[in-house]
Amino acid sequence: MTNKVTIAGGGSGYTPGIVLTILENRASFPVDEIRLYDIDEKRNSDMKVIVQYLIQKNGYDVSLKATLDPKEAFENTDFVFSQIRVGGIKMREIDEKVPLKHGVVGQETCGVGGFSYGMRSMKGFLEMVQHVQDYAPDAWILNYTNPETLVAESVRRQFPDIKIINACDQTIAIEELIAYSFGYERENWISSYYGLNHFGWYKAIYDVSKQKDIMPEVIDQIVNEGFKTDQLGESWAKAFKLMERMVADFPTHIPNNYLEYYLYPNLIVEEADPSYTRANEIMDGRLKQIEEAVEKIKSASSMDEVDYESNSHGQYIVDMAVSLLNNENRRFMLIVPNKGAIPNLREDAVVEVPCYVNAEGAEPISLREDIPDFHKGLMEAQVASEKLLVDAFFEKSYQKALEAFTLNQSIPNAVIAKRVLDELIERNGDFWVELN
Ligand SMILES: NC(=O)c1ccc[n+]([C@@H]2O[C@H](COP(=O)([O-])OP(=O)(O)OC[C@H]3O[C@@H](n4cnc5c(N)ncnc54)[C@H](O)[C@@H]3O)[C@@H](O)[C@H]2O)c1
Ligand SMILES: O=P(O)(O)OC[C@H]1O[C@H](O[C@H]2[C@H](O)[C@@H](O)[C@@H](O)O[C@@H]2CO)[C@H](O)[C@@H](O)[C@@H]1O
Ligand SMILES: [Mn+2]
Repeated sequence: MTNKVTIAGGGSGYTPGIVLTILENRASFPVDEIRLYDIDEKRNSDMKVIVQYLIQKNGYDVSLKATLDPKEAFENTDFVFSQIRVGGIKMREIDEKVPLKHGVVGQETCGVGGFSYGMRSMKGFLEMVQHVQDYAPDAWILNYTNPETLVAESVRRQFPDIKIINACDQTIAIEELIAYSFGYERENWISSYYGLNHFGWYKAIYDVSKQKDIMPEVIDQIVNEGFKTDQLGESWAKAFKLMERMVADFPTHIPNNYLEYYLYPNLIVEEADPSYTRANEIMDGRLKQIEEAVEKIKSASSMDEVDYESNSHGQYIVDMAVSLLNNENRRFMLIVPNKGAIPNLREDAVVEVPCYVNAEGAEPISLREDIPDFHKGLMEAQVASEKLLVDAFFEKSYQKALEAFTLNQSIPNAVIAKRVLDELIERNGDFWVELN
């Protein structure tokens, strides 16, 4: 049986890598139709040019469509791979720069920049899920759209029965960096990890070939040798440098690098350039690359420089689809309702833990014991502040939004919370629900 895949956020620079990965895996994941769905005509048609070129160049037999029409995009589709960025890069710039202006962390998924993005994302994502409900109620949504916890929590409340798996490949990126830095084979690992999205810790990394937990020796190497960051861009190299410090300060576990926004907000703010943030790097990098590739293809010049490849970001989501289709129970780190998976954390938290993926969806693997108070305390405050923001969204409540902002651990006090919230309300306009 062949499948139809709709990529929501078709214009994203991640699309070529995902499409190539799908097509390289066609023996285990047969796909006869790929549809690119977007709300931005230029982004979507530009991406169609690139993807069509890659399909032809590799001689793949698959039909490709790009559309802004939800019916055309979703009707009878089997899988929706979602990667939308509501408000686009221009609004990401605001998420990053407004908090920095007030002296606090400005980041797209963490802190109140993540909340600003989250308020937009919940609105756009729920509209997209409604389209799937209307036109392809049996389709599986495999979601990468950020901020993942907020998006997952809002879907859980509005569409409790929709077939969705929420995934982030940051743990893959961390593991690949560890393996590359210290000479391990990641394929041999069974990792134990718990937390919230972009807010968690490795508990163990069991290496099957060595028959032991290698986490203690990995911690030792991170602290004493440091990561090999030569293959990373400058800002990711910087993030992993700070992660080394985090491991040295708290050497019992390996943290997700994103925790640095909550543990070292002052260092992040001191180092940031409030007039040139990650959004500007993306505009000058990934987004330019798309325009240049389209230009080259259209003018049939320098085609070898149209440089897109399959990658682990695509592989992660394709492997999930295969495990769903064949009921394989493969193991993935996923974002799911807690329901006891972390025993001493509230049941209704949305957590990130290892799960089996089978025909029914994600089945969380429960921890055998409680998590330590340090992690539990940090997580409880984060869960409460994220829940309050989702409450603010559904109840259109300014008060709940202010509480969410005040409780966020990157914010020092209620005065700053209110200042940043008020400016973000103004700058987001209709991208947010109106708060009363
Ligand atoms: N979870 C992860 O590990 C992970 C990894 C990478 C990217 N992401 C997420 O993937 C998404 C895409 O990232 P990007 O940097 O490529 O963004 P991008 O802005 O370059 O591309 C996103 C695309 O989504 C489109 N879009 C916006 N709103 C839409 C809507 N309502 N319906 C359909 N399409 C819409 C835009 O027009 C754009 O073409 C973001 O949410 C990002 O945070 C997640
Ligand atoms: O700043 P960006 O837009 O380049 O990246 C933001 C995303 O960063 C993480 O994703 C990594 C991913 O983990 C890695 O495998 C590879 O695909 O690169 C991505 C970064 O470009 C993060 O997990 C995502 O949630 C962010 O959207
Ligand atoms: Mn992520």
